[in-house]
Amino acid sequence: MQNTESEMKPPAAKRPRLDEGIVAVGEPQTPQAILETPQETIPNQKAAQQPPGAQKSGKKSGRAKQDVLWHDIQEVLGKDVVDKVLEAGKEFEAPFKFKDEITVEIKAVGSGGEGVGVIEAHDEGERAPWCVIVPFTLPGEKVRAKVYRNARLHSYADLVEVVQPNTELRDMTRVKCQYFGECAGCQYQMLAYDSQLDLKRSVVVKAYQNFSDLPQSVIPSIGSTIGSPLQYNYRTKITPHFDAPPKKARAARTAKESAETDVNMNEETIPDWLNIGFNKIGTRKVMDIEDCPIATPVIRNALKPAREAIRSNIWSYKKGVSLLFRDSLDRSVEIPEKPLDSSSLPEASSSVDLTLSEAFNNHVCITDHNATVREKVGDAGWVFEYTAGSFFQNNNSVLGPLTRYVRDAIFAPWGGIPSTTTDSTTSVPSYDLPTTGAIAPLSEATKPTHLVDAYCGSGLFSITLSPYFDQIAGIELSTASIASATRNVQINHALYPSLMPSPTKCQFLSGDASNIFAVVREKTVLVIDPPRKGCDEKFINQVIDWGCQVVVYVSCNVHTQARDVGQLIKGMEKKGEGKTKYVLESVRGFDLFPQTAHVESVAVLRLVETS
Ligand SMILES: C[S@@+](CC[C@H](N)C(=O)[O-])C[C@H]1O[C@@H](n2cnc3c(N)ncnc32)[C@H](O)[C@@H]1O
Repeated sequence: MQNTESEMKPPAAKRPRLDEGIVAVGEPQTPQAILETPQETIPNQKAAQQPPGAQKSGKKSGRAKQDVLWHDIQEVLGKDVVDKVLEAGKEFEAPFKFKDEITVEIKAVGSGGEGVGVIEAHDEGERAPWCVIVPFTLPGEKVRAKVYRNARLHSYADLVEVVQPNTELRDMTRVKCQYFGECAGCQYQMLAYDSQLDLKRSVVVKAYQNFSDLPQSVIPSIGSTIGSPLQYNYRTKITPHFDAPPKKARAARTAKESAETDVNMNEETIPDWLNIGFNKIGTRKVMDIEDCPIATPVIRNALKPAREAIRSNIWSYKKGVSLLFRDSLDRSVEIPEKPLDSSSLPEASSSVDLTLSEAFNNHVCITDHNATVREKVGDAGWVFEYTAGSFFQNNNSVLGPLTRYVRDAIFAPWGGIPSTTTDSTTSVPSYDLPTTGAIAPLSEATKPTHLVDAYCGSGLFSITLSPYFDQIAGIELSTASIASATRNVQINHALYPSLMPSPTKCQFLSGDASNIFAVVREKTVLVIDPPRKGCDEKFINQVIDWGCQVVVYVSCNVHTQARDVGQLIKGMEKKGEGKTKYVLESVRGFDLFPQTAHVESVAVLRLVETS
């Protein structure tokens, strides 16, 4: 049976899956990821990285996911086998048709978190080996799955039953969410946390192997993934959504019903089409979700009344809506504009500050995109305010370790942070610092003094790293975030005058990241934290021309990071003409999204003289 992808698609109106055969693979399906659809592609650095003759999906994000999945497929089937199938032109000869129920053995977990199973070649080699992508499955498991789409050398299938579980890895008593296995948000709740971190490390390893275009000799051994202090109740932002009433339901309402503004609904009268929640895995169909255990308690508590309010008002919605729930500290107490005196830190005991201290411990849920959110970060308690609808990292519990790691990685070759620093959070790190051996201890005189924070958002890295630099320049496209960053410097100066004695040392500029390079280059560290699509070529070329001392690249998409890091290293090698080059000192995953397949990655590049 030879089914092409198009033959298998049910009519568009009934199509149960996304259009391009690239559903839910290679992409972290956090609630955020579902709604904030990434638009990146990973350009072809080597011909082999693209599925040869790949079908044009017409969607950049789809191609990026396909690129990543294609590597997983090649790894599981073996490159020789894949090449043979391609040579024979059999890569579309799917052994299944739509809704076939099959049994398959899972060989690996792909970079998107789904199990990659293999149907071995049969009919004496007439039929090529074939991969089957099944979410919520683990290596070594035998599963029954229902095929819903065929693509090049692989099919997508829904999990029906785990026939033979991998009992070393799978333990369903770990699952804390009633929607796990259907909701697209989490992939890994059945795993021990250490196993989740191991899987994420292997995603980072593969990303550098497959997308950096660098020889293995220059890729450092990838450190273990640094875990999140909170593994549930950590998500400070969720964006559930719902569709407006369908035309048919609207038309069926009586005149009396239409005249009523409020609708009283109980469990029996809620219509089938009214679902408020997240997408069902691999579909655009909204699931009704009453609770999300990875969200913070204040968000979880806010969900129920918000859902009730929507139900009672549902007929007023003409379009679907994406809701916003943000965890914020109570802002009813203003932070003073200027430092009061040396004992006026929030932890101090004057009556005014006690109130502020209380506000700093009181969490509220913000649902207005234009409202201001307040968060405290790390042991130092840096305070950040930002507009609810703009970017801020979504796991507060890991921001202290993340920003400390960046700091310690920058200063490791000098034996640690500057001794003059008045930062009280210099605890011994719980991670190993770079171990490539490529970096000899450096002299004090060469210690960096300037920081450039590209894609700075509301100033997370600029402000948390400010005690260690003389001058800091941040740049960011969003004017709202730049206004927040500027205010955040003032706030932290007022709260922590000894940590942030001179607010003028931080300057923020609204604009494209490529416009930052007018500042001093020597003794400068560049932090890059771009969106999922990574940096554009113009930016990369300017970093190479500029050639600063250290580059720390933080990314929520390790695949585009690996591509950009490869370009930086190769570009600098060319420009340095054998005299200077960037050494990739360390790469390490950070777990900002426990229970999901998503991994944040931090890469450190250092400029070294080669002669
Ligand atoms: C992943 S966020 C990082 C923000 C910040 N570093 C943080 O951790 O909070 C990426 C930021 O890049 C900004 N951005 C996107 N494209 C940009 C560009 N071309 N130039 C400057 N900033 C950009 C976005 O507005 C967003 O705030």
